Amino acid sequence: MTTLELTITALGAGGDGLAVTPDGTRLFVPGALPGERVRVAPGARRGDGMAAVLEAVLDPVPARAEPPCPHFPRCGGCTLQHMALAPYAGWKRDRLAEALRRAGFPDAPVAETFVTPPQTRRRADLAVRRQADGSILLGFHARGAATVENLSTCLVLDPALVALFDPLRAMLRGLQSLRREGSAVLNLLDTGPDLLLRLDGEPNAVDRAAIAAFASAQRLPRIAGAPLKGSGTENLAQIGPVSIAFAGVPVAPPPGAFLQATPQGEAAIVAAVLEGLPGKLTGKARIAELHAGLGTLSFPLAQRGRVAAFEGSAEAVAALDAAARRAGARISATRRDLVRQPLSAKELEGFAALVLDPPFAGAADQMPALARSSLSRIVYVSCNPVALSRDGKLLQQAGWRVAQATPIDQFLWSSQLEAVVAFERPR
Ligand SMILES: C[S@@+](CC[C@H](N)C(=O)[O-])C[C@H]1O[C@@H](n2cnc3c(N)ncnc32)[C@H](O)[C@@H]1O
Repeated sequence: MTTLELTITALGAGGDGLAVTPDGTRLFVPGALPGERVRVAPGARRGDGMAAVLEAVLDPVPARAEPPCPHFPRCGGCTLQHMALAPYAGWKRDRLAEALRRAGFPDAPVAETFVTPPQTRRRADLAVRRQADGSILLGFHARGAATVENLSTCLVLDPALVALFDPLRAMLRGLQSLRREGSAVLNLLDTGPDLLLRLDGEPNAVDRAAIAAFASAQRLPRIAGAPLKGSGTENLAQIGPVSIAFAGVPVAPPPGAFLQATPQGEAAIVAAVLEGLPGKLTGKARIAELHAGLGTLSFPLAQRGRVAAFEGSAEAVAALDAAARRAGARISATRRDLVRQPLSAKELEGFAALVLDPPFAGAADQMPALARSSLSRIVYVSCNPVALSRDGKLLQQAGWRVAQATPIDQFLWSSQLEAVVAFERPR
């Protein structure tokens, strides 16, 4: 194969080094950093250029760091362990500034990136695969390959979850209902790890007994099961209550529920959301909250005003509503599919502020009503800079401006970027 020597000019959105060949082809080079002179072997075509394999870094830059994890770079969980933290955080900040520039806000004030520490991630969706000899692979999907990286350790996950890898593999090996593929969704709650097993077979009585014994031995309050493809969960073992507190209010989450990825990231998001609210809110102020989930933001918001929370998942709304009622929190929780039935500008009248935290696809269907509403503050929590650009553009065209933008790195050493952006409409 022909090799090329090139200089990397930038980092792409996925964290690959970018270079341009003499004939103008864009090359994506995993493991290479901007400014580095590298030798690469061009590989397969991809949509907007060509993938390349890094053969040698001829001239490394000071931003290069020694990757700390033995599973790097095979494991698909991390893509940027070869980059020192300061330039890595700067790159994420630049990406948020660029997303806002594309939305029409070239001068948006963008704060420094909040980077979560290692060993703090409390949520993982691990792939499970049975091999021909019956043994089990458990880990994240390997990068750019159809295999599973069998993890012995993980430097991003909380050690309480890592400690379950070996016993979980041993238990899964004995399950007849794990034929070839499955997944293990782990949520570290205040009450301990909560496990949702997705299996490609139906658990029989022997499997159920083994799962219950595992819950007791590992002190997991609950293990739920679900089909690998399809919906519907059932409790396979429950030996104690499950709960996680938001602003001090305990909520009982359904199996596999969405949680912010790290407690530190959650605290940074909550702080930025509260800072994004109007300064002078009376206790009677009404705050609309879209995509409320279990109430991660609802409970802190309820300390600033009366919250009307909307969420699409029936299980999440039920958990939020029950917790709010028990605690006497000022939250009304309503199930609503905000894609099929966005809130109208009329329904938004009378709210002092609106907070939205949409899924990866963003909030395209909701934005037109927000842009033309009588609201003067919108705080947008984003996990996708592309969707944020698109959605923010509508606000820009309707005369809104960015009051504050905070990049938050909850997925350490990955290319994912979260952000809290406070928009205001000048009066
Ligand atoms: C990024 S999570 C945020 C949850 C919550 N704000 C938190 O911080 O934990 C996005 C939420 O949007 C909800 N969601 C997804 N699609 C939806 C839709 N079409 N209508 C309403 N909610 C939706 C999900 O169920 C999930 O709870």
